[in-house]
Amino acid sequence: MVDYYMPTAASASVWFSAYASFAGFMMLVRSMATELMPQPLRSYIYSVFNYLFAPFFSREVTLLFDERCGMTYNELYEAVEVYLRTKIGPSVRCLRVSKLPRMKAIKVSIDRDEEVADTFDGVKMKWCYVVTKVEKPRNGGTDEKEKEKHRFELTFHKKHKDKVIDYYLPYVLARAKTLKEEQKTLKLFTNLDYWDGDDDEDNESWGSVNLDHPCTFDKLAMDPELKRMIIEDLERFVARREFYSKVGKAWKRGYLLYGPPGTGKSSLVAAMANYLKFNVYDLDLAAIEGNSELKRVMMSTTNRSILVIEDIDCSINLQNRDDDQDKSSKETNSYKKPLTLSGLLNCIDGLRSSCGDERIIIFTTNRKEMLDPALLRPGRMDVHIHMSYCTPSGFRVLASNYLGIHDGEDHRLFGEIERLIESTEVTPAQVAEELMKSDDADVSLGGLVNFLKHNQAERERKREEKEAKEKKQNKSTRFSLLKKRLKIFSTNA
Ligand SMILES: Nc1ncnc2c1ncn2[C@@H]1O[C@H](COP(=O)(O)OP(=O)(O)OP(=O)(O)O)[C@@H](O)[C@H]1O
Ligand SMILES: [Mg+2]
Repeated sequence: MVDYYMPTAASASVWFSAYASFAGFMMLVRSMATELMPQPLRSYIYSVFNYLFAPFFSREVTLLFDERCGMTYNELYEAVEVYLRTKIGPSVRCLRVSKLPRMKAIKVSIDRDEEVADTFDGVKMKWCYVVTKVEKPRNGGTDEKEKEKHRFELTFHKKHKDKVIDYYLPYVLARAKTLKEEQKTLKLFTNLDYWDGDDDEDNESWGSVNLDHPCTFDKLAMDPELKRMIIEDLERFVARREFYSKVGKAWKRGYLLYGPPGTGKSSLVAAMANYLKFNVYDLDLAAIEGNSELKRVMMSTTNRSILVIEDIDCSINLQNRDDDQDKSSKETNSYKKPLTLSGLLNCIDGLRSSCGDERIIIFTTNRKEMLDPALLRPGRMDVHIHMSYCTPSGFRVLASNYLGIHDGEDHRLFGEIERLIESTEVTPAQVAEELMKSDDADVSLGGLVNFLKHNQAERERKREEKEAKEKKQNKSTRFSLLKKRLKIFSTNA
């Protein structure tokens, strides 16, 4: 007869205490012996011990963030990489430093096996960057990247597991997003034929350069109320992802900027791009050969971008839509259809309603009255912004930009300049040009006063000339009428 050993609660506890004492002893041996061993052997022994005994003794848990989840990129891995760059402390001994040709900043990240400490809401954590060799690389391992597996490990006390997963990791994701936005190098894409900037590898329709336009909203000379309204409109737009999907509208917004040359339309586009951190696609319609090319070029723009068509009234001779139809029907046999207004309108509507999110479309024009009503119809351009001549408040902004005379400060010529600005029409560009002539505020403001007086006198002279011309015209009309009447009268007599 065979006696089977049936474990009871008491015997299990005896076995467990025996195992625990043995493991405790081994851990002690490990910590003493390994001090004398070379590093690779020490790492190996550590991993064996950790595998066998750590689960019973360690109060820590480790989360692994692999670079890839199967074939796709792990969003969390990328976020951790960006986030940890801001957490590198003095204990880190080895750092990787790089700078790609198009990037502004130098990228510093931790090297393999380096550790970075972090604290979140009182929870102490330890990050480690680990690189391991892949035994069977994909595609035969020709690519260096395929031969290695990259991962971040996050270790902390077990009892904080929920807090870390529910609060800390979303915080890391959000922080990384903000950091990436801050470090983003904005791009200006253009579709010019003779472009000699960089070609975009992924996009043959557009060439690009870094958008280094320094204009920001606080540097813009325009009505403060209008400026506030534009900023609020942009903020509302980017925050309304759910709203747009709820009402079934594409997440796009159209702006029409109109006003005389030099009032800051292009500067406003740059300020919007810098504010939102959106790339700019500057579409030159003159370089587009037909409706289908326009469609292709427009569709190859990316999300979170601004598409600009400058001087829409004169960049191309867009006929009205009836003409378009005539022309298109006449040219159906030709192999390319010309660019037409209806083609442009279709593309804009297509871009607005098709896939792609967070897109802004901006038209600029000096002569809004010359635009086809179809371009102005409600729903096509959501906001119409009038960029006007310089105002006294606009002048204050320019004085601060160019001469460093900030809000609250004054100059003896300010009063006179403001009166002159109110009674004449000068653009912010003209004022800026005068203010740039000297670093000495007395000299440049004095020059501006002369310029404004001259401008005012010119304006007065033109007004008088016009009045005199009108008077003369009225006189000759009255005289010819009188002559006509006299003729009738003498014939009747
Ligand atoms: N509102 C403004 N605020 C600050 N600077 C301005 C403003 N308007 C014009 N400027 C200055 O004048 C220059 C030309 O302005 P900008 O190109 O933005 O005008 P625009 O309205 O686009 O002119 P155009 O109709 O000729 O394209 C800018 O580089 C800037 O220095
Ligand atoms: Mg412009």
